[in-house]
Amino acid sequence: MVENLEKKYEEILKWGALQGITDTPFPSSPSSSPPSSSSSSYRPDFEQQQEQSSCLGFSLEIAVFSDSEGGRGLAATRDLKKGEIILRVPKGALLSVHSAQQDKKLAEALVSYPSLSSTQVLCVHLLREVAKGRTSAWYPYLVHLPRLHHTLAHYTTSVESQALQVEEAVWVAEGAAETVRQEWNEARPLIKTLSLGRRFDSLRAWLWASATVSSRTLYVPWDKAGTLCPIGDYFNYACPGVTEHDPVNTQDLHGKDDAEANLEEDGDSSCGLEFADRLSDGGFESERNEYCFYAHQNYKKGEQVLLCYGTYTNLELLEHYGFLLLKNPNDKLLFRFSGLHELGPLSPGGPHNDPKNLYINFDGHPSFSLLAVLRLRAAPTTICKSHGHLALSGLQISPENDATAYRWLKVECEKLIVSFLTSTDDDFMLLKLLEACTSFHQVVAKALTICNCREQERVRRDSPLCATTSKEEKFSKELPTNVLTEIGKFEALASLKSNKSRGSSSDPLAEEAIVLEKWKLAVSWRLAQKRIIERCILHCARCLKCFS
Ligand SMILES: C[S@@+](CC[C@H](N)C(=O)[O-])C[C@H]1O[C@@H](n2cnc3c(N)ncnc32)[C@H](O)[C@@H]1O
Repeated sequence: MVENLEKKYEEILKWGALQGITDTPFPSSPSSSPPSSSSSSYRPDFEQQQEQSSCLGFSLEIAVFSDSEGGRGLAATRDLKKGEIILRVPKGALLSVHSAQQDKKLAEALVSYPSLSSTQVLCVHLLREVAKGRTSAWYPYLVHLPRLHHTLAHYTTSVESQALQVEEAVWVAEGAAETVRQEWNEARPLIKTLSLGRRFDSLRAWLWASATVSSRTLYVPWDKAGTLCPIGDYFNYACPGVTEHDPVNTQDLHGKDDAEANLEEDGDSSCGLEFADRLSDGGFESERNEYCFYAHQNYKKGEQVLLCYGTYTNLELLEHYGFLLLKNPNDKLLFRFSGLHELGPLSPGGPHNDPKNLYINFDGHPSFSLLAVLRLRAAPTTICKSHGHLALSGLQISPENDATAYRWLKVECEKLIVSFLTSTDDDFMLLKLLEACTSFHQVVAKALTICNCREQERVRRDSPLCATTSKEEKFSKELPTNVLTEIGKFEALASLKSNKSRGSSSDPLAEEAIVLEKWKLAVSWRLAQKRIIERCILHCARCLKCFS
């Protein structure tokens, strides 16, 4: 760990050691090979870690990675083998509804609020511990919790939720914001009873607590809300089934991606990812009374050690964790083509189509159910009766039938992709612009620069956004009206928020930065959706070529 990180986390590492948190093997198991650099002096046991005043160092250390890799996380301090124990957190260190019950005042107050969900109880418990300040048993852990979150519940204005551009996603964002507000209203009487003070009674504080719980809790068998797990919640996310956390290929979102190239060249749609059986990274082990984490793959010393939180689409990641993955094989586009009946009727005895099963996969292929429905609808009724079972088993009814189905899907995707307020190229350009900015002042200045690019050759040479690669050349011409309108709306929102914050304790620049981050995430999300549509068009074209 670099020295300043060591200093910054000194207190929590020491506190962790006192709690019995350790990254050493189970006491009874044959000891793992010690780190080669200090093998003679190394005793990988709890006692030694207490002496060393650090709960980490044997297998893991706190490290800071790039934002796209999750920022702060845990790195391997030695080569780690798939399946080996890498962290143990005793139950006593966990912050959960169990520890809430051990807080006498909170437990007594809770009796009067039996209808609160365990997630609400955990949020109140967290706020109460923060309000206690240094006297909280978790103080060293709490001071290092992130202050800002970008989960969908934070998309509280229509400008922010509409930036997602897909109706279902806008609903999810609006629903998330509404649910948090409702949960806050229900929990307020309890917060008042506990006299946490005005700061902790605000919607802002509740949003923070709720996002902290949503983005950091780990599964426990005894409670639906899960548990906050100090140090264990420093692991960043890895997609299940992706054996290598291969460097994120920004081409995927920012340009023509390798999936498309694969489809064009040889029809391989694996997107360069390797898939494996899902592995369990850990869980609460009742017999040991501790949360245990295992390496889900081999890691080299210095590499980030990741944890699989579950299988999520990008919308779900955004909703619960406030981030998304550029390359997420679990991402999908919900199928929402209204003209499905035009393809043909579905016979009365046909499959029951749960709309949730009708989607286009990350690689652009229609889901099993969607393909079955398309094949059945594309078949004449008589053929459907005699051969419908083939479609229901995932098989082709006939090449002609498949050609009709894929032709229809291709046309619908082509209509869909042009129906968005902004194109993929617009989103790509906007994202590039936003990534180059840390304030709205910069966003506007850079946008103006781009607009004036053609006239002002001097500015053109100086501006990184007007660089000379052929792809960027294409985007440096002019900003489309819809993008300019969006910039205007977000700028107005940011200045409204920062003006509002001037009268309060919050920092106007931080307010702006939050709006900017949420906007970036929304643009990334919608761009990823459009890329799926583009892959689907390519996939259909390739299939049609086979039938011709
Ligand atoms: C359980 S915490 C992980 C540790 C966190 N980075 C920290 O500093 O405390 C989960 C949060 O980390 C971030 N995160 C985790 N995995 C990520 C990833 N693969 N890419 C981007 N952000 C990630 C998200 O903000 C998420 O809500």
